[in-house]
Amino acid sequence: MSFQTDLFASVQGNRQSGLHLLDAFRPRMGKRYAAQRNMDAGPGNHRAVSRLSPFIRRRLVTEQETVIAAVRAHGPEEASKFIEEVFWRSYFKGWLERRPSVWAAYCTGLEQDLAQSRSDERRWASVEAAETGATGIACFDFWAQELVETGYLHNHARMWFASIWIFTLRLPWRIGADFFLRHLIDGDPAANTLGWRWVAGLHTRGKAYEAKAWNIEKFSGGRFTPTESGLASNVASLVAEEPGGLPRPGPLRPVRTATPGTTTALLITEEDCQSEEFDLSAFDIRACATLAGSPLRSSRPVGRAVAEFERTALEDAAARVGRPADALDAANGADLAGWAVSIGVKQVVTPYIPEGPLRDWLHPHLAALDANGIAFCELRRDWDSAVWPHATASFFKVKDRIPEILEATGVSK
Ligand SMILES: Cc1cc2nc3c(=O)[nH]c(=O)nc-3n(C[C@H](O)[C@H](O)[C@H](O)COP(=O)(O)OP(=O)(O)OC[C@H]3O[C@@H](n4cnc5c(N)ncnc54)[C@H](O)[C@@H]3O)c2cc1C
Repeated sequence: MSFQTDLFASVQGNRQSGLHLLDAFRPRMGKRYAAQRNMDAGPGNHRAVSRLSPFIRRRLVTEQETVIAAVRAHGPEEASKFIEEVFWRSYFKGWLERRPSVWAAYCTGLEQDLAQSRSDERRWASVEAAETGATGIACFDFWAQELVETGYLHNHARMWFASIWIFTLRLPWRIGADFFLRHLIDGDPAANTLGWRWVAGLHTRGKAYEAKAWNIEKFSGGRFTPTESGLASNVASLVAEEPGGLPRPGPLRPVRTATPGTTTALLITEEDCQSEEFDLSAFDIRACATLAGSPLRSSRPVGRAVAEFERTALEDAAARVGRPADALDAANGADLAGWAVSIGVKQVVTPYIPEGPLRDWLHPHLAALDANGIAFCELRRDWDSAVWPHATASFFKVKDRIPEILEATGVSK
């Protein structure tokens, strides 16, 4: 099977490419998106959806400018479905920020699942068959290969795939989530973990997502014709695995404010590739570095396209800041504190680093910076500060506030 025709073949990991995609999709953000977004037309034909996720994930294009484009082109009513989908991302980011223990539990649970599955030959053979597209379930096998080869799956395919992985193949959901995170170019600790939890009935507690044969046939445009008997029916959520229920949402993590006039190093990560959007004029910036981190997504190999997209995104982000940047590599022994000490700065400033592998990697490095009297300061976007306080329960709490958030962030002007 070859996916050479996929549209991603022509997409570069830089802002220009993202803006081009945003512009091209602008006319389709209104009624057409609402009517057609659930259709998965297959690789090379994903034209009913924007495919902006690898850019939005790295903020090469922000949620805010995506929503502005939709509102200006179609108005908030006609573009409401598209705007809501963008808000799902902001909601998931905020939800995980307020419950970091869910990310920590995913990480430890995944290592346990991997150890247990590897120790069971038959179980591990099933995992490998699922990941290589050799289960005999034609649609599922196709999506496994599409994911690995293109780094993208349509949202509906992600839902079907996760449901079949969990309920038909009965494989551990965290290994499936890890498979996605390793290969999705847009792979994101919040959207992915919570997307899988949603399918498993762990997010909307007790309500699992069932992949139905008629639904797959209809929304794949007849490309696949699975039988009902080949897929699990009456799926039961995995809530029994988490008898303690969901943790209560905590307050947002306070960020240390950078001091104007102090010698500063600017750090750019794939968590936000538009540092120039922040007002950096008050800081005495002496040096800049990019910090690559995508191999941290998993203890297993991460797709080459993921690291390549990150590499070009970081280069592009540094170029837009207009400074030469040292290239640090978190997966290859980067010494953040040593770098900051070597250039003699008193603070490191970076756009906010949310929950996920890079934040986990940072912990010991923050202690080392601290020990050297160097402050680590984060810049949080107004968008996040407007959405995250409402990400305490279901999406609907955020959805209800969309008009208010658009007003507060100046989008509706
Ligand atoms: C099991 C599972 C895993 C997922 N893993 C990821 C992931 O790792 N990274 C990721 O960005 N999205 C993830 N999603 C959400 C969604 O599938 C993708 O964001 C979407 O398919 C990206 O394609 P697009 O840009 O063409 O989307 P469009 O339909 O054009 O939507 C526009 C933007 O809205 C956001 N968005 C849309 N749908 C969702 C959603 N359900 N949840 C969160 N944000 C959304 C994305 O930023 C997307 O780029 C996952 C969904 C599921 C069910």
